[in-house]
Amino acid sequence: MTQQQPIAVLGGGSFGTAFANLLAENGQRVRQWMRDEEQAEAIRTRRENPNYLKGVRIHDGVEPTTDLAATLAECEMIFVAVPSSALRKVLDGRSEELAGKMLVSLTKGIEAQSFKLMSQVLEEIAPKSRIAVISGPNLAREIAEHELTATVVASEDDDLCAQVQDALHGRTFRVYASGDRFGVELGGALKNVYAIIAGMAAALGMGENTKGMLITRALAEMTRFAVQLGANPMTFLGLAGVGDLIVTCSSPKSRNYQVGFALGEGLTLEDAVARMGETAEGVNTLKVLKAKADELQVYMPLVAGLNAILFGGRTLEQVIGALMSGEPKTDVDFIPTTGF
Ligand SMILES: NC(=O)C1=CN([C@@H]2O[C@H](COP(=O)(O)OP(=O)(O)OC[C@H]3O[C@@H](n4cnc5c(N)ncnc54)[C@H](OP(=O)(O)O)[C@@H]3O)[C@@H](O)[C@H]2O)C=CC1
Ligand SMILES: O=C(CO)COP(=O)(O)O
Repeated sequence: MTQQQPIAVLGGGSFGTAFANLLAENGQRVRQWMRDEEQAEAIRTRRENPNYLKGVRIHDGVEPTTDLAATLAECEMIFVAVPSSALRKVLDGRSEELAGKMLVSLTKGIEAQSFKLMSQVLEEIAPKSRIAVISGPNLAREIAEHELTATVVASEDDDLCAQVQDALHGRTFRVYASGDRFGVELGGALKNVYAIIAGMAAALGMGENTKGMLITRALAEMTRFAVQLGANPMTFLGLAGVGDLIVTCSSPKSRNYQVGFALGEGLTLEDAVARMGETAEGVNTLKVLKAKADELQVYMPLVAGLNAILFGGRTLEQVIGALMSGEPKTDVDFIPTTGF
């Protein structure tokens, strides 16, 4: 009998660790690649990640490694969980090693200069691979602690979606499929910006009405932007849109929310990011999103407001005043009535 082929997870952070465990709990052999040998050795000997998801036991089926070439050679299915700022650096120049492999991006960000989503970057780096993305309301610690969780795998390649579903489905984790890779991935990247705003509002003691308004108007804004880029607005009503928006804008476990909360307490952006100490993709996404919205002339008052606070010297009070006194608008104006 041939031995089952291992699955790779690239990234030694919170999400890579949560996914490596999830796969191993499903009986998969897992190679978790990380850049730091000390970290890998600590996981090998103590069965705990010393830097991320502290207190979570790492399953015996997870083998930490720092040998990227060997990992890519050995595995056909590869989950990518490094921050968007690092993804291209990690995999660039490995086109031939990745040919024919199944690449699944877990990364929720947008490349700064190109405005490319991570699966588009993967397509560029590895044009002969099969590509999918995973996105949804998926806080790493909750996955690792077996809270009931659902996500979306999206790809034009139905067979790839089915293989990913098969690898990940388990007692506490359910995977829905979608053919709208662009919409699913865009939803995951955009919501991080609104989580920063929600964190700020929470620090200021926002009421429940305020939270409802914020999340719903965020959904309107991100969908309006996505439609302008040609995405299907219906995707934003699913787990990777409204689902992820709700969880990230409501939970102090979200790192983007934590950065926002610290800003609301009066910390500078640098201090807020440093205090949190993990990846908060929303800060970079805000910059590229604001520039793109200006270029496409999409009305995004929440994005413009946060940008004015973080990079334009405006106070939160000034921005709230401007948002509340804006001209009257229609409620659901962001879903075209034809064409989808
Ligand atoms: N955490 C979560 O709940 C979720 C995260 N995601 C997404 O997953 C992606 C990864 O986030 P997450 O794991 O949480 O982030 P973390 O901050 O927890 O970890 C980041 C990891 O990436 C590694 N890394 C950073 N730069 C490089 C590099 N140049 N080369 C190799 N490795 C590098 C870090 O290594 P080192 O420790 O050595 O610095 C660390 O292992 C993000 O896009 C995030 O939005 C998506 C859904 C949920
Ligand atoms: O994407 C996430 C939940 O779905 C995690 O959000 P944070 O990166 O803000 O922690």
